[in-house]
Amino acid sequence: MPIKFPSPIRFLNPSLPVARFPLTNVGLSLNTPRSIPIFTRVFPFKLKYLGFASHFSTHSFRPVPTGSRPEFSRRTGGGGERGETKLSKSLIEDEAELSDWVSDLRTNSIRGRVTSEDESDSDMGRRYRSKSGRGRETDSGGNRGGGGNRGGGAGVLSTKRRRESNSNEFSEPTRRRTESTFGSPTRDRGTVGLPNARRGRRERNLGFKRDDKGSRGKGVFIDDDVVDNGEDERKGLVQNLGGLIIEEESDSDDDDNGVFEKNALSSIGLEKDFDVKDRPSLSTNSDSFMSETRFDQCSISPLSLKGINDAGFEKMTVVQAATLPAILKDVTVLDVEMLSKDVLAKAKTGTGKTVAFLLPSIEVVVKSPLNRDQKHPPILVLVICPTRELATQAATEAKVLLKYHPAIGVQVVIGGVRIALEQKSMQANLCQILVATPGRLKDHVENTAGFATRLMGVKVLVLDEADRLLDMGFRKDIEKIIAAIPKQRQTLMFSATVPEEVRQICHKALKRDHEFINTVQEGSEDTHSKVRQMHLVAPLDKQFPFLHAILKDHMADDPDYKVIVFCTTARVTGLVAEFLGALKLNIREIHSRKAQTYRTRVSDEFRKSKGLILVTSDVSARGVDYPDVTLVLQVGLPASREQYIHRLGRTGRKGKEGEGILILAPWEEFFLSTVKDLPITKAPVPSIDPDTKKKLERALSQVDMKSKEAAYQAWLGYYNSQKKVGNDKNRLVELANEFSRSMGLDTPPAISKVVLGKMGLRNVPGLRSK
Ligand SMILES: Nc1ncnc2c1ncn2[C@@H]1O[C@H](COP(=O)(O)OP(=O)(O)OP(=O)(O)O)[C@@H](O)[C@H]1O
Repeated sequence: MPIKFPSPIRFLNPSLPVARFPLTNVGLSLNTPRSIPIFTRVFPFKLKYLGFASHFSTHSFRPVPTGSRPEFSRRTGGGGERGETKLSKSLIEDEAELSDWVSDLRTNSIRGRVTSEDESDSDMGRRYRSKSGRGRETDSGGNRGGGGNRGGGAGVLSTKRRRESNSNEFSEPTRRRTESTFGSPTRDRGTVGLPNARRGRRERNLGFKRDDKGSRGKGVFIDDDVVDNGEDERKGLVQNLGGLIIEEESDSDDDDNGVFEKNALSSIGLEKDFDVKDRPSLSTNSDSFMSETRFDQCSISPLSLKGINDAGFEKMTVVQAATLPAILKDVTVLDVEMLSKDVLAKAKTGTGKTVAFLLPSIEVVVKSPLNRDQKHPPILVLVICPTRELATQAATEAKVLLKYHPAIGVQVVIGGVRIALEQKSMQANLCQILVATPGRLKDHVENTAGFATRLMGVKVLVLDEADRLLDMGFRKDIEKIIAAIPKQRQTLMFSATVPEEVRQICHKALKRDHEFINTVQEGSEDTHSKVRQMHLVAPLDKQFPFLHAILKDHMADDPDYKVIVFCTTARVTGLVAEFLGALKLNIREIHSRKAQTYRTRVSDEFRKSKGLILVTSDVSARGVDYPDVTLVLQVGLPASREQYIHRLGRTGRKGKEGEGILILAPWEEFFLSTVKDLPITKAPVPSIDPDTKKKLERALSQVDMKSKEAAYQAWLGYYNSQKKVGNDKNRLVELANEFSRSMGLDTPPAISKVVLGKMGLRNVPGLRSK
């Protein structure tokens, strides 16, 4: 018989680690709420950790009196107020769309709002569709200017990587999600990576100088095609398994930072004052993100464990080990009011945050009663992601974990898919877990019959890439969505970046007594030390040649190259892709101007491939898990410090090595001050020989005039919205025309008066209007 106690009852010191065991293991009733096996308090699971002593800290957040600082540990690299280049508003690239937009505004059919590329699913697109009947969406994208073909000299930028040096951190025979999901045997390329000697050789070979100039822009409306929903549905109702044995909420009344911190540390076998220096056997490498804790040491249902096992995951990553105990704390308590505290978690890119929030969410579903007769069966877990790619990826990962839970279904709702198909799918299939992008989700709240009722079942809300979702581009949608779900819920927010502003407004989603679990070691950077970061400052007319030189060198260096080139806007992405394509490089492009079917296909292809260059806008900046990316190139001003970190995070995932190069124009150099805490060194300046220069000029001349015109306008739009550049309109136009020349144009393209008016650029000297 389980002993029942009124909760909360504290038996032991709350700082003790908490152990829970599947109910089946101890033969207790599945349906007994608040059964408290005292034994589990006394025999906590054993946790050992390798070297991440102070790798994370946990803090309770308390409301901050106006004018004072929030109670979070302040760390270098924390983002905070550094981000002078805040995420910008997106602007209109396409005049036809602008005209529609303006007339829509006149008819009051939409709100005028500016977004950035990864908001491809934000509500503006929906408004368009519903009002004008066209499948338009805003997408932030960015364009950036590439250079012309006026470089000189010879030589190549040799960009060798020393990747994957200790991929064993992620225990490779572990079958990886990408393999099981996409059937792509993404073989790791040798754990040794390139030895330092290679890098040395690279640097010797470079023969670059440092110098510079560049630019770029952004803002868009898109016409994404409507596509079929490729959801693979889970059918067949199976008995929902009951829960696990629960602990009482030992620290339910502890909102003392010290206690939380101690609990979190001790729960993974670390004490607050643990010092790796005292244990030489433990790694002091801040990139050691694998923990020694096995999943079966945590209170996870047996069927979830089977799924985890099949996915090839044996041990938890640090962020999983740090957050799971906190999130799962009271997951066996069926009374939703007793759910654990909300959690805001920060962990570096590519360290397993998705599983960290999916797994406990699944456990909540496992423990919830299954009612098959309901007309509108409740959605229990709502996961919100800022991009379609990310939402799809998270749902795919959920399906992997749910392999042995046939009674639990996950559905995705994202822009670019016919809403009717999603409605049908949610109606016909199990949907306890819903993964969504904000705009489309709001669309369903407003337009799908019975959906609002289903949302009232939400017990867990997850905001993936939380800082992005809480910034201005999404905040209104998120607020509306939050208003549509129960207040009594558990909210989990995850990101690799948690800037100060987000901490200050996170109470919009989180309860005030939430825990902040930061797995980024105090004093360590937000980026991985195994990812080598460089910047190259180059004038706009040199940027195309330099980009080409860097790519050529990297390709020569590694036949298994896999490169992502980030551009500022969708239109500039298209331009750069066309230019590199004309040079016969193996290019793919993803941005909001591409149909969703195409985006999905290219994304899958890139995931599986080697020897490929993906030219993309910020739709690929966050969360997307492409294995073995060898180099990330960022051309032009990143929208923010955070965006720089997330883009860079596409390489060096799972403890592997990688390389990142940021190309800036001299007048964009101010950005470096926002990332001055990151180890970004100067890249050698490539030299371009006269033959190559001619070849590049030829390639540029092959780029469609329409692409150049669109890129020019998008460039203007992007930089116009960047305070530091856009404030001086005369200067802005001078730079735009420099960008135009870098594309090989003698005269800048004319822009419609409507668009110029919208941008506030009418009558600025140097612009041509039509
Ligand atoms: N415990 C684990 N053991 C081995 N691999 C894991 C484990 N957990 C997650 N992974 C794998 O690690 C990779 C990175 O995970 P994920 O994409 O969740 O990282 P992330 O921290 O969310 O990154 P980002 O900040 O870029 O969104 C994925 O391929 C995932 O399947």
